[in-house]
Amino acid sequence: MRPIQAPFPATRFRRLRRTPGLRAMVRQASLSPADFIWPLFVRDGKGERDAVPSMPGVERRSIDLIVEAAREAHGLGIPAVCLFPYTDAALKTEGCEEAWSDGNLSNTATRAIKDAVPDMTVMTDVALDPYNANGHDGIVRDGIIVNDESVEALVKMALAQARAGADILGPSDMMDGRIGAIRDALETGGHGDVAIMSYTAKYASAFYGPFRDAVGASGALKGDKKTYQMDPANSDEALRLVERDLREGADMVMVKPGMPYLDICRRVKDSFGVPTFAYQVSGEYAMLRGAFDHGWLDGETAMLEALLAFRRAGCDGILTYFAPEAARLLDA
Ligand SMILES: NCc1[nH]cc(CCC(=O)O)c1CC(=O)O
Repeated sequence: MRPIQAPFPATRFRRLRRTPGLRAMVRQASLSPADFIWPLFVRDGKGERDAVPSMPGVERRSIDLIVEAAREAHGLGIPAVCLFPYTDAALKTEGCEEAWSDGNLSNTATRAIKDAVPDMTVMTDVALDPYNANGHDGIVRDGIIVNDESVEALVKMALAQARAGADILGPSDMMDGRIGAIRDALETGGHGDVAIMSYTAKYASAFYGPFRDAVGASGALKGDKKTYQMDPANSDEALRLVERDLREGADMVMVKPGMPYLDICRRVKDSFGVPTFAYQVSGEYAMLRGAFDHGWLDGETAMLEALLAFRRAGCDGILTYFAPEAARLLDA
């Protein structure tokens, strides 16, 4: 579509920028707390919170405080939280068995939130890294991250999360075939209503560094994740992955990281028109927060501008550590 334009001075773009009212009338993208999913880090204990040094303002919380956070999010109009467990090193094994324990941190937190704040949508992470002695998202055999055996483990993990009451499962592991396998198991296991938001276009990114600190995976990780996460140079491959995941039964797709990959968000939305999300990841948070805290950027405006950009790029929602802060600003 090419709008028809009279030559200057008949056309003056500044006419519609002159007042807040005129600007509001022609504004295309919008941002609201309903667009946010708030990622939360869960730790053990009671009344415990500790800071994540590389993500100032972000904390790991024990389950009682996770419930408080979910209540706060609900009050702010944030529809969903996404849980990531900080697992005790003693529970990490090469077989990753803790991942499908009904009583693991993530599943216990899911039950606690659904009990206390039933309207809060709970999303969980399906990947083995928090439970893996090797720090990888899949099972490692002789130095290789083995695909099909990992998928079997991920299916067990997904079923345990569904039993705990998760509304949305987020497979973030990037193994091939996991969406179809999880979808089949959910259907046959009586969990046909559980949604899947696939981490579809997940890139092998340096921007996940602070997250790995937050979940205690940095020390454990041997090597990198380039044999399963995408090459940051690729774009067409993202579209092939979206098509694959949709055919396997994903309800929503995600692009990750966010801000350096807005071109991918736009291509995905334009090509498929499905619910499309972006993850503004830990490194993006750290980068922006660092600049805010130094006074190098105006935090309030830059935060909302960065989040609005996802909506302009076609995203239906954003996973963001800024969720409660941004929701408060939008409410003000
Ligand atoms: N399955 C791991 C997982 N799930 C979400 C993130 C990153 C989130 C962030 O950086 O905020 C990662 C890190 C990784 O792939 O190493």
